[in-house]
Amino acid sequence: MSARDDTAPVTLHLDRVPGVLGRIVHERAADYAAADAALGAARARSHRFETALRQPGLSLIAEVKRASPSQGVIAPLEPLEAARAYEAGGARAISVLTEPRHFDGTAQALRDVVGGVTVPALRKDFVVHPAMLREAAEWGASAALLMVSVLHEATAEYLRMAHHLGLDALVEVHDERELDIALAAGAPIIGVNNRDLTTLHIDLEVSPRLIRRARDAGFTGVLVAESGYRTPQDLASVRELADAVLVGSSLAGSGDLTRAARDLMRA
Ligand SMILES: O=C(O)c1ccccc1NCC(=O)[C@H](O)[C@H](O)COP(=O)(O)O
Repeated sequence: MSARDDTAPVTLHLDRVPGVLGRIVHERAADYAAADAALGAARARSHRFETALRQPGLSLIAEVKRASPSQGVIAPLEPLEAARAYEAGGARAISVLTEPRHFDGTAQALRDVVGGVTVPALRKDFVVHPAMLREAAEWGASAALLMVSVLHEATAEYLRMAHHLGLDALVEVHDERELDIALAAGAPIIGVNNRDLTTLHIDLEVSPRLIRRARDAGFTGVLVAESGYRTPQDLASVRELADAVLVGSSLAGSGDLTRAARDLMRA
């Protein structure tokens, strides 16, 4: 698959992104305004993240999440210790927030997790510049998050860039229009976020609704239900529909990450 290289970044229309999310992506765009957009040489894709999520049963992507706009401070997690605890609790992948202002994330957190666990790691950030994908690959991530609510029509181009760098991409959507963009972009892994990132309101009906729509449209890729899951009962509506679930706050704030991960995923 061809990828652009050594050219200017694709123009994003971040003024269309409202609310909390709009504020965060403007800050991230400023952080990377002077960054080099060159991707460098193509890297082979291992598909480690995708393969981990395709295992039988509902896979857990457990998130190292120390803080968030909805909760404020969640827990002073040491990232590698947290990731190892999640892995011991059965997590098949680890999501690591690298956004510093609202989520208390760091690049070092991702590097530490990559170096210290055997399961693949996702760079969870607000990707608004190709350099953020290049960094994810350099730091050893297996995958990066791409949000349709931020990238809109540039989603396909960012997906091509992620693949050029050897990364899988979790292409995130929250409504029917965004799902259609993800499907048209040819995303192999689609995440449905129950949280409206402009208002922070959570609706656990969003994931089953959009996952059904994706399957009805003939999508055979990986589907991930994201956000707001606290109990095994919460997972009932996606257990037979989704391939994986992405969980942060309820595990991170539990005090016993291994046990919380095991208890949550118990059928
Ligand atoms: O979590 C937030 O408050 C938030 C606010 C603004 C943008 C993104 C945000 N979270 C990103 C996520 O979607 C979650 O970290 C992830 O899906 C896990 O959700 P949860 O289990 O509810 O922590």
